[in-house]
Amino acid sequence: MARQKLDPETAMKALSGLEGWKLSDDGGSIRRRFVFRDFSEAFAFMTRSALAAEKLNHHPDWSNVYKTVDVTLSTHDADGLTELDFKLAEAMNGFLE
Ligand SMILES: C[C@H](O)[C@H](O)[C@H]1CNC2=NC(N)=NC(=O)C2=N1
Repeated sequence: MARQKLDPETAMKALSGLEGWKLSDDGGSIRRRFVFRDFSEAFAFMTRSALAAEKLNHHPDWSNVYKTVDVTLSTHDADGLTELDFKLAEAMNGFLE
């Protein structure tokens, strides 16, 4: 099931195919910093990501300062990483044109 916690080995395998994302120190989430040309591009990325998040019913923890967007993904319901985190991370990577 998509919302089932992944074992560490499976999570590491999924992570290795995912450009730019790192495992958090406690292994319970993945994160990536996205830096754009300006605020407008950063916010366009956030808008696309928000729509993808709604479709997946899976939502990022994120912050934005000017042209930088810091994203952390984890599945709160599972208290760790699930397939959904990797799906959303893939979708976000895909918005980098
Ligand atoms: C009720 C609703 O489906 C859940 O609360 C969803 C919504 N979005 C979510 N997003 C994330 N990142 N983790 C969750 O556990 C989660 N749960």
